[in-house]
This record gives sequence, C-alpha cells and structure tokens, in this order.
Amino acid sequence: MVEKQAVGEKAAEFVKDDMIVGLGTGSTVYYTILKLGERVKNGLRIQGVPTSKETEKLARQIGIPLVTLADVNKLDLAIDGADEVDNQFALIKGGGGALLREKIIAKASEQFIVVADSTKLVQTLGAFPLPVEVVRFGWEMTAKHMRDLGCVPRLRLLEDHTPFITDNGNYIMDCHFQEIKRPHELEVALNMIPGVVENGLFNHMTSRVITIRNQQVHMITP
Ligand SMILES: O=C[C@H](O)[C@H](O)[C@H](O)COP(=O)(O)O
Repeated sequence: MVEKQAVGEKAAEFVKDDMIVGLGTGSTVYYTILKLGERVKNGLRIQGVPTSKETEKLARQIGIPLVTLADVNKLDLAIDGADEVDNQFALIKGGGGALLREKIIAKASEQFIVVADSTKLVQTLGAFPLPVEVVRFGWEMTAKHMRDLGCVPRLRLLEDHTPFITDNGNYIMDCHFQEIKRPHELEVALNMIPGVVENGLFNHMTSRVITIRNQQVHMITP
C-alpha cells in the first residue's frame, strides 16, 4: 500500500457517527474520503463540509451527505493533507490551491487531523514555495510587498500559461522563501498586505499528524 493511502485511510478511523466532518483537498486525503464513502455505504451517519469544488464533486459521487458552513455552528473534525509539516506542527498548505477554504474549515473544527506521507515532514518550513491567495486587482503591487518580506513570489500558471484561478476567483502566488524561521510572524505579516486574501501557513491548528515511518503508520500529537 502506498504511503498516502495508508495514512489517508487511517484518518478515516477517527470519524464516528453523527460527526460533522471537514473534508480536505489533495491526493492524500483523497484516500480518507474514499474510505468514508465506503463507511457511509455501510451505515456511517456523517455530514461532510468540503474544502474545494474538487472534493465536493468526489464526495457527492461516492454518496457522502454534505452541508455548508451556513448550516452548522462548528465542525467536530477536519481532515486534510499538507505540503510541509515542521516539528512544531506548523504547516504549509495550498499546493492544490485550496488553502483559503481549508483554513476556514480547519478554524471551524474542534479537531484538525493532518495526513502526511514521510516526504512532508521537515525541520524548517520553506523549501516548498508558500502559496498565497491574492485578489486579481493589483496583484503585481501585492507581489512587490510580498517580496519585501524576503521571498521571490511567482504567479501560479496553468500548463497553457494562463493564471491558475482558485475556487474563490483569485490568483495564487507561490512564494519562494527557502527557509521560514518564524512561521507565525510570517503568517500575520503576509495577511497584513492589502490584496492578500490568505496564506498557506497553518500555525497552532494541528491536533494530530498521521504519518508513516519505516512503513509503519505513526500518530504524533502536539
Ligand atoms: O491546496 C491543497 C491542499 O493544501 C493539500 O492538502 C496539500 O497541497 C497536500 O496535498 P497532497 O496530499 O496532494 O500532497
């Protein structure tokens, strides 16, 4: 079994009857969602809140009942992947461009479980370019302010060289910092820039990381 599948499926075990569950986005949590679909077919009663249009489509296809944030006061649990996880449980997310909805849903959840194969665990965040969602208006100016924080920002493009557009109609800047020594300070500083909607640093949100070492699934809690 591949690592992503092993950690993704393990996370599904934390989902119990009557929970409202945030459904993350990406190729790792994909396996969690498939497993939940199977369990729903076998009688599990849950309601999901998807973090992207892609996840919404998948969840509908496999029969997971869905609700929106307007229908609930809080979520019991959200499960999602990450691009990097450091030893303080800070994350970089947004490789798939879903970071804004993911952060809104993680913040609304009592527990936030991260599923991460062994390649995602790092000492210091930053080798993976930090995704930042920005409004289209004036994005070049927004990028200049981001550069002042010490990174090289690149507008995310599709294969046909047109800009990638998020589910919210915005652009993504992939910011090359190399090393992010103070993720919380950077998260706040980026969000102070006019034009920045949200960034992919998730600090103080993780309740548990499910990962894999020497082919064994491990769970780490802060
Ligand atoms: O926008 C995408 C999300 O933040 C993903 O959770 C993240 O990129 C990890 O995705 P994957 O599990 O495909 O590596």
